Amino acid sequence: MQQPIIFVTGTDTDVGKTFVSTLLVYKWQANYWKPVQTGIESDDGDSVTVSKAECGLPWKPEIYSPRYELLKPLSPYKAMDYEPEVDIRLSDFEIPKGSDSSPLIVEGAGGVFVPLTRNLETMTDLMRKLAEKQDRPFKIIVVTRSGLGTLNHTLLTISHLQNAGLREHIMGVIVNGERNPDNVQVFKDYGLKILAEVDKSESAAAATKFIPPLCQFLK
Ligand SMILES: C[C@@H]1NC(=O)N[C@@H]1CCCCCC(=O)O
Repeated sequence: MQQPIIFVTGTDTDVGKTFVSTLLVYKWQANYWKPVQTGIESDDGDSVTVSKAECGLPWKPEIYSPRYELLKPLSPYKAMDYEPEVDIRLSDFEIPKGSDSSPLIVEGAGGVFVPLTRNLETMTDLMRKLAEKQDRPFKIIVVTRSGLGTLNHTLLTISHLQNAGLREHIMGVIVNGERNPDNVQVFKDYGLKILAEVDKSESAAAATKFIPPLCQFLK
């Protein structure tokens, strides 16, 4: 079977995409790629965070370097104002060569409508571009917060992905934070698939237990 590409997006920045990506890397014995990283003047970046994680699980992921790294902790579109020599284009992004022997976790920057290129293409356009070019299965996971405010953010995000032609690629939602069964029930009422509920305060090794095996989703 071809190894899938799983794009991890979220309802916002700081909802736990990197935490969830780390869990998926270890749970599914996957490699990791962050195509665009911003904010490296003040932060090591998510690739370093994932590479430093030790889940106590026998897996050593390959961490592929970002295609673009920008200094300012802003959307890629706005961060380019401070580095005029950088010109992000959708055509610059290629799935890393040699990454096809394992699943690949691809982590976005911010949420689905984050502006990426000078002509206002967004993270969703990047997902669509990567999905179109693949012969590998391409799946999208939306990381959401568990608490108040998440219904609006999550339903908007899913609706946007569906309207952008990515409906068939949406694998489901991973809910991060203190358990909130009422919100999870509302997601289900709207037909969303809940892949896992994890809590950012748990250790990564413990939290991987809540995530089912990948094969369950790829039948
Ligand atoms: C600084 C962080 N670095 C990164 O790679 N993602 C964050 C940036 C998210 C941009 C969110 C823009 C917005 O939605 O307002």
